[in-house]
Formats: sequence, structure tokens, C-alpha cells
Amino acid sequence: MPPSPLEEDIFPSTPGKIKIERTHHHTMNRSFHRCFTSTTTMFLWALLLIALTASYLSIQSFVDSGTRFLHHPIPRDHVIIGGPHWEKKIRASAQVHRVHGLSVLVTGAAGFVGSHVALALKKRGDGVVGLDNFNDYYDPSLKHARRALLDGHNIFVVEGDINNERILVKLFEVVPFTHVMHLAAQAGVRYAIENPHSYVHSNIAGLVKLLEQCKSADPQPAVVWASSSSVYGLNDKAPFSESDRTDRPASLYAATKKAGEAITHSYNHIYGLSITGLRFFTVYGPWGRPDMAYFSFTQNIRKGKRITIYRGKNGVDLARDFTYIDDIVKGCVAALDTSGKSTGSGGKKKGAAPYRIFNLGNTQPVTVPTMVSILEKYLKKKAKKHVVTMLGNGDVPFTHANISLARRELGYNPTTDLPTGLRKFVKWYESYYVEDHRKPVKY
Ligand SMILES: O=C(O)[C@H]1O[C@H](OP(=O)(O)OP(=O)(O)OC[C@H]2O[C@@H](n3ccc(=O)[nH]c3=O)[C@H](O)[C@@H]2O)[C@H](O)[C@@H](O)[C@@H]1O
Repeated sequence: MPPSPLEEDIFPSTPGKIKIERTHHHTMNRSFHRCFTSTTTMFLWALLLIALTASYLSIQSFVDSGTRFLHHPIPRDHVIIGGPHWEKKIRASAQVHRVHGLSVLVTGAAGFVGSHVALALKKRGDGVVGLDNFNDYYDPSLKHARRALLDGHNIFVVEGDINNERILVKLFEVVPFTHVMHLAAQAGVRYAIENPHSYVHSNIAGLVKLLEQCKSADPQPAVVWASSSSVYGLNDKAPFSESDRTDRPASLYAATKKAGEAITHSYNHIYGLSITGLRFFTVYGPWGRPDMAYFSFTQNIRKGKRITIYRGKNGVDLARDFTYIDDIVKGCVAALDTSGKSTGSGGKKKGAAPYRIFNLGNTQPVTVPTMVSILEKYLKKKAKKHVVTMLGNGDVPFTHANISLARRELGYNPTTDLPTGLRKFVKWYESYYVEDHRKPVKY
């Protein structure tokens, strides 16, 4: 007998947008018929219905006010998890096509870094299965376009949340993954003020769900995951080294990434999971995230709309160690290749396993106004700049990576400077949005 497909929960695992299910529909219909027998009872029923509708609407507005900032996987009832057809697709996608190739579960595969890493792995013959909840933090159509790209390379992206244990269990039942590249997260530094709970949901609860699955798997996979340069927080010793202080986060986003480093350490210690955390420094490039400054600036400069440039204390320009996506991908792949094995199985540790953290930056900080002037040159248009001093929004004044450790251990060697990388980004942007007539969503 074919296994019965598990349909994705009607109540998505990400809280929020609740679909009201019409239960007991037929039973209620019958009762209505019995009761609507006289005009008086009809009138009373009408009154009752009005009262019920009013109280339903007020409850609904209460629910909305509590959850309106949580963004969600777009509920797609047709998504089926499990069943022979689904399993066949997963196995085909996870098929390894080279000697000693890896079999990798990439979470956040429809995301910016995830889609690039998934493609790079597949192209060299590794097996890749993607997982992504396609939430609406930014335009989901871009995520679906990235998925289509992966699909064209025979990479199957499962639509589901890392918090959905049933999906994780099922995936590991079908494929004995050697590695997990964990890139699914709630990104964005300043958005944490608006929507703190989504950071806890994805970056803390989701991470633990995934690690629970990895620790119980047999064989245990090695885990490589995305931390962030933001963990350095108020550290002012430049450039930032992995051994510098990371106990003064400036945003909740940074705090959840720092918590992730501590959480992964405990799984490494207790269960023998091999862990590598990568501190990414403001990654940018083609197929990037529309919520990031370089992307939304491009969009607004093209349209002649005003852009807001944040400035730090005493009128100091903010600076970022912008890192090009291709360099980051090489760092991710090298981290997978050098991860070493997890030692445990089925939740039991058998010995010490590697626990590593690396900066993946570019080592050349550039100020935000300089980044804007590079864009102006490529877009052949002046930006309408609105400069504001912004304090306490989660931003740090500058980031600057010391990458000696990644150079030594991963052979990481970034080669793309900001002008070169932005030129490639603008070229992609114009082909994607202008030539293909897609409409960018406002950010
Ligand atoms: O390095 C990292 O770990 C982080 O890099 C980026 O965070 P951020 O550096 O804040 O990137 P953007 O949001 O693109 O901002 C870049 C710079 O532009 C500035 N900015 C942003 C938006 C805006 O409207 N105006 C503006 O001046 C920010 O203050 C910041 O200095 C990513 O968004 C995070 O997800 C990532 O974890």
C-alpha cells in the first residue's frame, strides 16, 4: 500500500494568518433547516447571527493586531509532502554524480545565498535537496523565480518550514544526508524592531528543530550554517577577528545569531555534531535580497525616488565590508568540504567533533555614500539623497572582517571588489526587472 501523503498543516507552523476552517458544515445545515420553521424564530436567528458576526469580527481584529507583523509561508494547500512521487523526486535530487560527492540538505534554498550554494554544489556533482518556506518577508515571486532556476538544474526545493518536524523527519527518512547547509533564517538587522518574534521563530526555534533532527539522524550529518558579522555588535577593534568579543549585540537579529552560535556549540558538545558557523559580511550580488540597501537603492534611483542614507554618531558615514556572492559561495562550499564528520549516531555522541567559526568578508569596508555613488555611475542617474542620523536602530557604525582564519583553513580568497560586484548586480537587475518586464515590489 502506498504511504499516505502528509499534507502540510492547515495551520502553518509559522504562526499567523490563520485559515478559519468550516467544521461541522453539514450538521449545522441540518439544524438550520429544522429551526427556520416560523417567522419569529427566523427573526431571532437573524439577531443571533448579527451578534455572532459582530463578535467574530472583533475577535478577528484582535487576532490581526497581535499577528500583523508576523510574515508567513504563503498557505498553499496543494503542497503534498510524502508519497512515492514526492520521494522519487527527493531521491533524484539527492543523487550524487561524482566520486566522494556530498549529499546536502540546503535550507533556505530559495533564498539569496541558498540558491547560489545549491547550484554550485549541483554543478560539481553533489546531491542537493532544498527546503524553503517561501515566506513573504520580501517578494515571494523572486523566491519562486530562484526555485525555477534550481528546478532547471534538477534541484528539488521542498516547500516547508524548518519548524515543521514532520517534514524534517520525512526528508531524513528518504535521504541519509552527509551535510546540512543551513541558510534558512529571518534576515535583516533593522526589521527586528518591527517584528521581533519572527527572529525567535526562525533563528532560535527553527534552528533547534533542525539540530534535533540532525542529532537523531543516523548517520548524523555535518552542519554548516549562516551566522552573521552583526554578532560583533559594539566591538570597535578592527578588523574583526573570530576571537573578538561578541557579547554586545546591537540588534535582536544579532542576538539571535549569537544565540545560534551558543546553541550549535551545545549540540556539538553533547551529541558530537560537526558544526561550522560562517559569519557573513553584508553579502550582495545578482539574485540578491530586495530588502537590502544596495538593492532597494537601485530600484529607487532608477525610478527617481528618494533614498534614505543613514549616518552614525557625529555625522560619521556608515561603512560595510560588502562581500560578493560568488566569494561567499566558495567559502560555503569549502566549509562543507572541510567540515569533518559528526561522531554520534541516533542521538549518542561517540567522540569529539569539530566546532568552527569563520568570518567570510571582503576585508575592504566601503561607506554607504560611496556605495551609492558607484550605483549612480552604473545607473547613469543621480540619487535623490535624504541623509538622516540614525541611532539605536540596530545598525553598527562599520564592519571589517579579518579573514586570516578562513584563508588558512578554507582556502577562502575573495576576489571581487564592490565596483565589480555592483556592476554585475546592476546588469542582472536590468535583465530581470527591465528586460523581463517584472515589476519590482516596493521596499
Ligand atoms: O553582515 C551581516 O551580517 C548582515 O548584512 C546585512 O545587514 P546590513 O549590513 O545592515 O545590510 P543592509 O541592510 O543592506 O545595509 C547596509 C548599510 O546601508 C545602510 N542603509 C540601509 C537601508 C537604508 O535605507 N539606508 C541605509 O543607509 C545601513 O545602515 C547599513 O549601514 C544583511 O541584511 C543581514 O541579513 C546580514 O546578516
